[in-house]
Amino acid sequence: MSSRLLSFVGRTGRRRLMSTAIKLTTVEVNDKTGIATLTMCRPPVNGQNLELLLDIKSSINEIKNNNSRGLIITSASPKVFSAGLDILEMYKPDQQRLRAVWTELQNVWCDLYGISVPTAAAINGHAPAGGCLLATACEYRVMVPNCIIGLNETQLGIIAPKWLVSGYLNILPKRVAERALTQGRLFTTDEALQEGLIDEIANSKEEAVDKCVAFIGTFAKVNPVARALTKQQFRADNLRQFHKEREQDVDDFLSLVNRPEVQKGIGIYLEGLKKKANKQ
Ligand SMILES: CC/C=C\C/C=C\CCC/C=C/CC(=O)SCCNC(=O)CCNC(=O)[C@H](O)C(C)(C)COP(=O)(O)OP(=O)(O)OC[C@H]1O[C@@H](n2cnc3c(N)ncnc32)[C@H](O)[C@@H]1OP(=O)(O)O
Repeated sequence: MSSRLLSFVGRTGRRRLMSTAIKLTTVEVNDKTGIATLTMCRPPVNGQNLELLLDIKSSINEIKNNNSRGLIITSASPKVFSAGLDILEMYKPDQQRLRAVWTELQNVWCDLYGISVPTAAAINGHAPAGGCLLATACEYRVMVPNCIIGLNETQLGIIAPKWLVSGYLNILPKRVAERALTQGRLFTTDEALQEGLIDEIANSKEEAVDKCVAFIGTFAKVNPVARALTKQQFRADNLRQFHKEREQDVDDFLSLVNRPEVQKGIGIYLEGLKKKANKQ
């Protein structure tokens, strides 16, 4: 939950500031299907800052505890599923906050990857880097046309840690994953379908959600405990490895981001994003 200062003029005519709690995710459970939809709502691009990550984590936990039959993750933004980590969190960072951001990204990944109910991503817009991470942590992906998805870290001069890559490796043949990662390739929707990075294309967010519901429905007659244990069997090795390395991974991330040449690169990258946005 993030707090925002709202400004309003009170009865005395004085401007007052009021702090309100704003949730950056919503969870809606469909009464008929029992499926929960987790929607990210941090305009304009669902940049994963500390508050959004904390809210995603708490929404996943809410879904874990409310007996939902499945989880669909999507975005309230019309063009972007998630632009990945909020780059502002990495630029001239406060060290404690940066540590918390990476720890929460890890938490979100392992909670989503490890949840026992069926999961699906309705990818209603672009999903680079951390956006792709969320989608690949799920069991099924449906994406709208003319968007991009992938792990582009090498394009930014950085490497994606093993746990971030493991979702990719669950889905793509090793050969395709290695080439895509070394190239920092962002797949178009059509390419993603062709390579198997997504499972289906839908013409709208609504259709994407419907297709995710249909996927989750395929488990209706499967014993949920047997299903959950089978999923766990497939994912346990990656999770075990992740838990062994997670503390070292935070230290590595901090020392990478704090390197002067990386800070310089992030500054240039941010500038480029802003220039592109201003041209549009
Ligand atoms: C650069 C990182 C370098 C080093 C870090 C070191 C170690 C990290 C270890 C590995 C971890 C990686 C995880 C990550 O997720 S890194 C984040 C990578 N994300 C991206 O590269 C995506 C960048 N964004 C885009 O490509 C496009 O915005 C996108 C295709 C998603 C959407 O395009 P669209 O045309 O719809 O929107 P824009 O006009 O581009 O953007 C609108 C405004 O949003 C701002 N923006 C976009 N992305 C981000 C972001 N990730 N963080 C913060 N802000 C972002 C953009 O600047 C525009 O802002 P304004 O100018 O309107 O203020």
